[in-house]
Parts: sequence; structure tokens; C-alpha cells
Amino acid sequence: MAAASFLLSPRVTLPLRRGSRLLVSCSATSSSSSSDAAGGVGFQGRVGFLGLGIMGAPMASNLIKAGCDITVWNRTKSKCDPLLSLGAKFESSPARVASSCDVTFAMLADPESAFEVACGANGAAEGMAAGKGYVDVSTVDDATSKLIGKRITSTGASFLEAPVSGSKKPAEDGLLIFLTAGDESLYKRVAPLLDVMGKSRFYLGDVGNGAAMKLVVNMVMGSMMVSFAEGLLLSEKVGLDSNTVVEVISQGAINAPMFSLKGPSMVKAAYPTAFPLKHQQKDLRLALALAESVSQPIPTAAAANELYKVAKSLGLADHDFSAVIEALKAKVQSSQH
Ligand SMILES: NC(=O)C1=CN([C@@H]2O[C@H](COP(=O)(O)OP(=O)(O)OC[C@H]3O[C@@H](n4cnc5c(N)ncnc54)[C@H](OP(=O)(O)O)[C@@H]3O)[C@@H](O)[C@H]2O)C=CC1
Ligand SMILES: O=CC(=O)O
Repeated sequence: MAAASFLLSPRVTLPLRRGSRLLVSCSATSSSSSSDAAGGVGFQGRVGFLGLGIMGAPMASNLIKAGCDITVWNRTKSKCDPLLSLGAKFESSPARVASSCDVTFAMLADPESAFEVACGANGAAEGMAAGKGYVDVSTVDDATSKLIGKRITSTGASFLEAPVSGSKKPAEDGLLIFLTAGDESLYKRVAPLLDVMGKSRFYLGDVGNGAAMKLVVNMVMGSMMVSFAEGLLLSEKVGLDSNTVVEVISQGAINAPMFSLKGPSMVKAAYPTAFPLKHQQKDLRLALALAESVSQPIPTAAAANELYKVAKSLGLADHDFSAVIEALKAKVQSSQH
């Protein structure tokens, strides 16, 4: 009986500090839950997708596979080709995508590119108008998100920030976690699309809260990875088997999927890119700025950030963020000379 009532009212509303509200949707665990009888996803209209990198490509691909009418754009045009073969349409600029679509998603690298694609020349804002929506799923800082939101809403369109937690595989599997904030009616309108791409969605109130939530989560993740890398190297130094360390960690209270997923390849010094190291360092940099804005010390994250900076200087920016372990190895070598 309890389970039935849970299913009948899947969304829980919880009060959140700073006068906003938190809506926790549990309905999104199944993308089929939002499918309509016509085989669509319960969203009427054309959907644009800007930015087809590691994350954007599988997200757009899942929307196409779910039957959505998708129009894509990417700075490097060749990355559109796999999507076009799945049935997507192409437009030659973000402005043209936005003007031909009802709702446009953007998945860009960083604050600079997210701003440029939304607000620059031929940017999405130029194609926006009342009745349209812009959903920025990139990881950016709250100030950038607010600037983008202001520019988009100045056209009469609606704006939602919706950064995601979850990496390449969750993006491929439609299992992302959306951290949304901004226009609540746009949130409700695009919920069926979020449900295709993700397993859950949080509505966090005012623009900036989604960005802040994402930065907090990635600040923790970046520090955890550094601590894990230190543990692996220390265990090796004292003669323990690193694979056994990974296994022991996986069975205890500090188990995290990230450790079991990345540990075995880290032991082999292999770092196939799921989450680029340069993006993890960007998130730590933005989290440090967020912390500074409220005078909150985050010394562990600050130390972790320094290590990711070293890793970048070693040419590891485009490797997976687990390659941060190489920066520790380099430190050991330099201390021995
Ligand atoms: N990978 C992951 O595991 C996760 C990533 N994120 C976040 O999602 C976002 C995208 O990540 P991901 O897909 O991995 O990154 P990628 O580096 O694979 O893709 C970045 C995208 O941004 C585009 N881009 C970069 N600079 C510009 C610019 N100046 N103008 C126009 N387009 C530009 C790239 O275009 P081009 O192809 O031309 O280079 C590409 O489409 C980032 O904010 C990241 O922090 C969030 C969760 C997980
Ligand atoms: O932003 C990265 C992630 O894995 O989430």
C-alpha cells in the first residue's frame, strides 16, 4: 500500500533554505514512465541541442532514439554527423537552432563557452522569443548562469539551468541526475525530456542554486579522487596489492561506485576519458570561488585543486580526471631528486 501511494505521488516537496523549494522527483527513474501512447516522450515540439561533446552527444542521441524531433549544432561540425545519421536535423548556428526549435538544450565545456554560445554573435539568444525555452545543462558558476538567464529572458523566452551529475556512461544509459533551477513552468514542460536523459531530477528554486549544487557535488568528488589516488600510491609504497585495496574499499562504508569503476584502470595507469581532468579542475576552481563568496574555508578542495593544476601542466588535461594520480607520482619523483 505504501509503495502504491509512493508511485501515485512520486514528487516530494521539501522546504529549502534561502526561501526556495526543493522538488524531488522520483518518477524519473524510468524514461518509459513519461512516454505517451504515440511513442513520443510526452513533449510536443522541436528540441535543439547545442554542444555534442562527451556528454552532449549521448544525451542528444537518447532524445532522438526516444522519438524526439532534434536539431543539433556543434562548433566542430563533424561531431554532428553521428547524430544526423540517427535522424537529427542540422542548423548552422546556435541562433538558427533556437529560432527553429521550441526548447533548446546547451551542453558546453565551461562558463566562457556557455556564455558565448548563448549570448555571443549568432548565439542562441538571437533566436529566442516568447514561448521558447533555453535549458543550460553545462557546469558553470552561478554568476554566469544568471547572466545567461538574464539575456535569454530579455527576449521573452524562459530559462532553466540544469547541470547534471553523472558521467559518460550514465549519459549513454539515460541515468543522469538533473540539478535544475529557474523557470518552474519550463522545468515542468521539459520534465519528459529530462526523464529520457536522466534517472532523477531536482528542482532547486532560483537560478544559481543548480550551479551551486553541482559545484558542491563536484568539489567533493574531486577531493575524493585525490584521496583515493593517495591511498593507492601509499599502499603500493608499503608493499600492498593495489587491486586488493580497491576491493577492500569497495566492501566498506567508504565504498563509492567511482572507486570500483576507476580503481582497476588507475592501478594500470590507464585513464580513458569519461570526465576530462580539465573540467574537474574547472569545477574545483569555481567551487573555490563560490566558497570565497560566502567566506567558507574549503582547504581540502583547495589542496586538491593544486594537484589537478599540476596534472594539467603535465599535459593530462584531456585525460580522465583519475589521471590526477600521475601528478602525485610526479611529486614523488621530484622529491627524490
Ligand atoms: N564528462 C563528464 O563526465 C561530465 C561533464 N559535465 C560537464 O558537462 C559539460 C560538457 O562536458 P563534456 O561533454 O565532458 O565536455 P567536452 O569537452 O567533451 O565537450 C565540450 C563541448 O563544448 C564545446 N565548446 C567548447 N568550447 C567552445 C566554444 N568556445 N564555443 C563553442 N563550443 C565550445 C565543444 O565543442 P567542440 O566539439 O567544437 O570542441 C564540445 O561540444 C562541462 O561543463 C562538464 O563540466 C557534467 C557531468 C559529467
Ligand atoms: O561532473 C562530473 C560527474 O561525473 O558528474
